[in-house]
Amino acid sequence: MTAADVVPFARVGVIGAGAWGTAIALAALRAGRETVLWARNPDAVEAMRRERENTRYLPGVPLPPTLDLTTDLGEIAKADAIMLVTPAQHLRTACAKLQPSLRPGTPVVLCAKGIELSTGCLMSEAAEASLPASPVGVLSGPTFAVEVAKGLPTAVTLAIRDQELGSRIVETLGSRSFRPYLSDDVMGAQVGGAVKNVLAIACGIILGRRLGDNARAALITRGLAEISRLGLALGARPETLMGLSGLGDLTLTCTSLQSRNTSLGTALGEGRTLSEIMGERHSVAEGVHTSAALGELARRHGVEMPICRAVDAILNRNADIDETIASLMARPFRIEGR
Ligand SMILES: NC(=O)C1=CN([C@@H]2O[C@H](COP(=O)(O)OP(=O)(O)OC[C@H]3O[C@@H](n4cnc5c(N)ncnc54)[C@H](O)[C@@H]3O)[C@@H](O)[C@H]2O)C=CC1
Ligand SMILES: O=C(CO)COP(=O)(O)O
Repeated sequence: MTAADVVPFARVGVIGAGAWGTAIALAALRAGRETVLWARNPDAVEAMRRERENTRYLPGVPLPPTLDLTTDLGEIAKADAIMLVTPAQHLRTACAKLQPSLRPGTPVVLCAKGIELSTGCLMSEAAEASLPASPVGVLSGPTFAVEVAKGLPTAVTLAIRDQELGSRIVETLGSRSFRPYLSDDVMGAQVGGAVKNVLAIACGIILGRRLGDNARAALITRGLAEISRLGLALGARPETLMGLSGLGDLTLTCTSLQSRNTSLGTALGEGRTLSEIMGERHSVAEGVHTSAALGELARRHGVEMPICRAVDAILNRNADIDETIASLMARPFRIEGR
């Protein structure tokens, strides 16, 4: 089958009107699809209809009149393909609310990056349990929402088991500015995106503490080793972990203060407390929850993740930053590659 034979889906439904949901809706519109964006808050939908802008989560990017907006999940369920873009901790609830009106077979593409704190589930595990009649895919990669929303060049991994269906989703979302690479490694496509948020907080701490560029490069590299160990234990393929959703996203997030996780880490490194930082933000920083979920998941799979464990200790168990960094550096010397 050639690309010319692949028929894109006509109508895309997007659940979650934060920065990323709004950007994905704009990418789908740019690819030529009818697109409907769901927000749970009627006032937010009203404001977006009136102002043709998502002033709270994606200010400065116009929303074209062709973008439909709704608070009715029934409208989303009528779409041919659904993008699920709530924060990771709310994904299961969103699936449960969508499920009664969803037609069997409608593909659901998960765009959140995280691990469910209450269960240790990856996003696909949570969604598949709640939506047993829907093929579930994952979209992940190096993608700051505002850049996608503005149409700047971006590439992502789109992973789904059914490759024919995957090709249709690629055609549905792909455009001259948004380039999805198809994969069947659903597990692999999620691990990098979830863990990099924790590592980005660590990189931010290093920036905030002014520990230098060497330290950041070391952290990114040893962080990639942690992603790889966990990913392989969960059944991911190495090339996925080295691809857009793994190394690609790790590099982007850990090297830019545009990242909410990196900037949160920087503020921590500068001496602010987590509650002060969280109190000033309305946007999600997924690494906070994922760091807490990772400890148990890594333990269950017998995987060592010392950097992620250190971030969890700083964020969730009040560990002192300088002592934690000192104890990471004081570990026994190791052979590289193990
Ligand atoms: N912003 C970005 O550049 C990117 C974000 N992501 C991921 O996408 C997911 C969503 O992130 P953003 O849109 O950036 O977050 P955001 O902080 O911009 O917005 C969060 C959205 O979730 C909604 N929300 C909160 N609780 C909810 C609930 N219980 N049910 C339904 N909706 C709820 C909020 O109303 C808001 O619309 C996260 O997992 C994030 O890691 C992935 C790639 C890029
Ligand atoms: O996932 C992202 C880029 O790929 C966005 O990262 P932050 O959530 O840290 O802003």
